[in-house]
Amino acid sequence: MMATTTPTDELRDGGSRCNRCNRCLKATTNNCGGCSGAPAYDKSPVRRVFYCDRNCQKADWDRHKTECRDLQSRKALRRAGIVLKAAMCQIRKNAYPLPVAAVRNDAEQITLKVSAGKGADRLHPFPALLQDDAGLLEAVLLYESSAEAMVYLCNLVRALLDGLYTSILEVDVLPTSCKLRISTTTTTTTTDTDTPKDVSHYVYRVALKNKEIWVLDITGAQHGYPDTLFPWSEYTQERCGKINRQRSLGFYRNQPKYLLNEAQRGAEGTAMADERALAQALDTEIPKWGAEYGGKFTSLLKSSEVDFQAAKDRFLDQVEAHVQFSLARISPNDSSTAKKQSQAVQAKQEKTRTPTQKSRWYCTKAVPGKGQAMVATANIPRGTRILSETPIFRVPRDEHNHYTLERIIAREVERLSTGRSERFFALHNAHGNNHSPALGIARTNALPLGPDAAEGGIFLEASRINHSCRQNAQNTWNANLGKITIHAVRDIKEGEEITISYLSTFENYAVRHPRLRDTFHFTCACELCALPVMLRRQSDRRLDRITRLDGQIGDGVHIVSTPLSCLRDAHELLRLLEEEGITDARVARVYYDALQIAIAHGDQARARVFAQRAYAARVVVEGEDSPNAARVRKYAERPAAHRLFGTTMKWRQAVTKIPLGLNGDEFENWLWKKAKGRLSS
Ligand SMILES: C[S@@+](CC[C@H](N)C(=O)[O-])C[C@H]1O[C@@H](n2cnc3c(N)ncnc32)[C@H](O)[C@@H]1O
Repeated sequence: MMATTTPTDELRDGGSRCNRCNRCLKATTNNCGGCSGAPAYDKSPVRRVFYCDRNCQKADWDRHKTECRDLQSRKALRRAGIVLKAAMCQIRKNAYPLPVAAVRNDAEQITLKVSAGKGADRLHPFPALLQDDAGLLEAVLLYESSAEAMVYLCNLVRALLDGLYTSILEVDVLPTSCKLRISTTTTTTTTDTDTPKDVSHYVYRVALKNKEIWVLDITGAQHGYPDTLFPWSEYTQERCGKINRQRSLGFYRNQPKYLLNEAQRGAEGTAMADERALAQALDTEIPKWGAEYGGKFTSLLKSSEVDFQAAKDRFLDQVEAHVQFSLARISPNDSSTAKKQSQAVQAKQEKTRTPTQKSRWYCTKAVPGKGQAMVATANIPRGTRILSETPIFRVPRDEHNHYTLERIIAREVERLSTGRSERFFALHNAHGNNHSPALGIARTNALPLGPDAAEGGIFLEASRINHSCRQNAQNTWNANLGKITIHAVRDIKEGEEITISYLSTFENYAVRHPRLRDTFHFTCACELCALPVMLRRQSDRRLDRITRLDGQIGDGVHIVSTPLSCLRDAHELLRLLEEEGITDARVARVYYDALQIAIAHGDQARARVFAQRAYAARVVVEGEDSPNAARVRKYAERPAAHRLFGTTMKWRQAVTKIPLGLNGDEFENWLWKKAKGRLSS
């Protein structure tokens, strides 16, 4: 039943002469892989470029390259459309806004039978219907989804097309030519509501750097147009009656209606809240997906057809898994949600109960031998922001004169409200009668406001977190928020104590134990300190090696003179951190070190991958809004912006050289310059 369009791309010019020597009549098997498959822009067929051999192809490059790059941009845009449509179908397959019970198919009129009432305001998995008709399934999945696509996809569009466009607008059009009609009817009524509505349809208007203007119509399959890419002039002449509005990219995601909370939105509220939560959940994954593909999405879009297909399939699997996982967390009590589709997701859901708005991830209670402690009230997944808090006041860290410090703290305490003052004086004082109570409490509880900050902060909540040498959470000062943030660095079980590390270095038992006793006045009996002697010695050896390697890769001279050995150190360091079960900001730091090694020697390809991994690791322990994450993200986008770029050009390599189509081990071998188990240059 589905109408199909005639592909306008890949039209041959009938000949297969060499683009360079033209007269050559040899069998021409080498076509230009870069531009083959690019769609036509102005209805004239795209000339396919062939060569007799590599020599001719090389010799012709100067002449062909401008045309080739333009065609490659078109091809990337077309592939982006394919990926976006498939991603939207994956989302809809798991999060359909209607509880569809059956589908009636009458030639070009499709009717969705929808169960009335129950669960109508929630997102639903699409039932196992239409499995034998992929085209129709796609059309139905995309039914009335064009506005939703603007909400879900805007940041993915931005990431996929990064570097290709000069502008992208979200355009609201009135479609005139539909080859297919879809309507709904409820299972309790007898008459179909089969009059198609004249509704707005949302598409992207993309201006490429080569000045061509295109339309990406991600959801046109619902009208019988499965292709997603059209020249703008053709689309506006042939497919739409009116252009209602043109907005900047992200407009519909950020429109006020969408930002209203559930109660303010009324009846539609629940589904929209789910939609918003899902869109946000997808957003957080985009950089991680980018990192997994070893580079920018645009290089994926320009890869060979085989690599593109493989990478696309992998990407769509990730999208689906993440949608299912996110939905299971967003609407855990809804029996019709996607969590039913996946046992694994369900298991994860059970482990990761999200606290209700009013409750928190933690409570404070007494723990034997440690005084008060912060304890998880739910299973907390790694990467969760457990707490963010503003200090009640700040104290200087480098003021050693007790009298001056006493005066500063007394002044701050005087300014506190009665309630805060009471809570401040209820905090632990590990200094007994050595100081005034206020100074003793301040010295016991101050947390650093940055790694080298001159000030510490006193917090009424975060100051209750005890120390562990194998901590499960990380404290970070977020200068953007003016708050301390506490993130889970591994999955924390309900009832488990939430801990941070009070030490800035990670020494062996013999060093850290007296330091904790002398500075913080307690004898640590954490899981690491309590290990049996043999295991503790093993851990100590690893920690010693970690400390040594950390010093080595931080040495600028070493980075410049022996980069390969530095890269080897970084790789070994990551392995040791993993073996030690260390999952905090040190992982992000090692990736950042690796980025510096690569970029100092002009290798932008590896630098980008390392920056993306450093970013992903930072986001887990500090959140996307952390200044550190933003800084690393900048280098992931443009590695050459790093101040060390080109200290030497020994490893010169463009960002486009990130290899595609390698399996996991092969990619790691490339990344760490490893050949057959050894590192090579
Ligand atoms: C910032 S306070 C932490 C909260 C404190 N437990 C309370 O009751 O308010 C630091 C003090 O907590 C105690 N503490 C922290 N971590 C500990 C641990 N691993 N073992 C024993 N006591 C610990 C020590 O007395 C330390 O001086």
